[in-house]
Amino acid sequence: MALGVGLLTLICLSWTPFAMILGVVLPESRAKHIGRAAIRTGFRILLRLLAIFCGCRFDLQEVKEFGRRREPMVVVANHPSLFDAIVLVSCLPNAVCVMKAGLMHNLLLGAGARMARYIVNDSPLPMIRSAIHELRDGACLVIFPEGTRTNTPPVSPCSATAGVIAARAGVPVQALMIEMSSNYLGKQWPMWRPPRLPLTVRVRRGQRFDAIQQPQHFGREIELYFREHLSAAPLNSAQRN
Ligand SMILES: CCCCCCCCCCCCCCCC(=O)OC[C@@H](O)COP(=O)(O)O
Repeated sequence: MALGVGLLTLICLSWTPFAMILGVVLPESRAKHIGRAAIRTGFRILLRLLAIFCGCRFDLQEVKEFGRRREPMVVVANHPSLFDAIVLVSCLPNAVCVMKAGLMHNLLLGAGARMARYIVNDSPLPMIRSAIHELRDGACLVIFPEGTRTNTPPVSPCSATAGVIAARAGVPVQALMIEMSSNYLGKQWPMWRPPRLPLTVRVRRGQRFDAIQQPQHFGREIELYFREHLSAAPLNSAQRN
């Protein structure tokens, strides 16, 4: 897996100089679309390489099929691992992530995320405004309602933000369930500890919430939904293949 981390670093660092320049010289609309397409392509290549060289297996059929529709909507997912955003963004065209502000200053991710106009979650009102703006422009907004990797499997308390944004923008919320064969790169997993191989990552498509009546209660609603549809245990060996 050291090879996998190396590949991620290489892909991100190769894109960073281009993102730094193109993010400034291109008009905003072109920059963000090219930036999002580059991230998607880069991460698709990364997943392919992880599957070939690092013993990873990705079962992403359901999310890929869903991504082909290219509808503006809010996508919410549980957040077991640092892998999650990479996996989702590789399958969803025109994806915009709501992310921790600190990551925007990260050497590997910052320039690419800024060019793609990813949205930071440090102040709620600007975040909601930017998110609605991107949805009206046709984006697929990716939010991890737990706000951080899962502390208490299968899911930690969720915020209502995704529901509030979707209701105000007049778009649905689609739930996705991420399951892994181990808690690799989860909250309690030391960075240096390798996973047991093969490492399987599966994303299932869950409920679509079309009209959210009480957006302020969406945090509790989505938490209960995930709790009901996710197992606290990692994917078992029967499900892995
Ligand atoms: C092809 C070149 C790629 C260039 C870089 C592109 C930048 C992509 C940035 C993806 C960042 C997505 C962030 C997802 C949401 C988020 O911010 O989750 C936080 C967690 O995960 C880690 O938080 P924590 O568990 O608290 O450590």
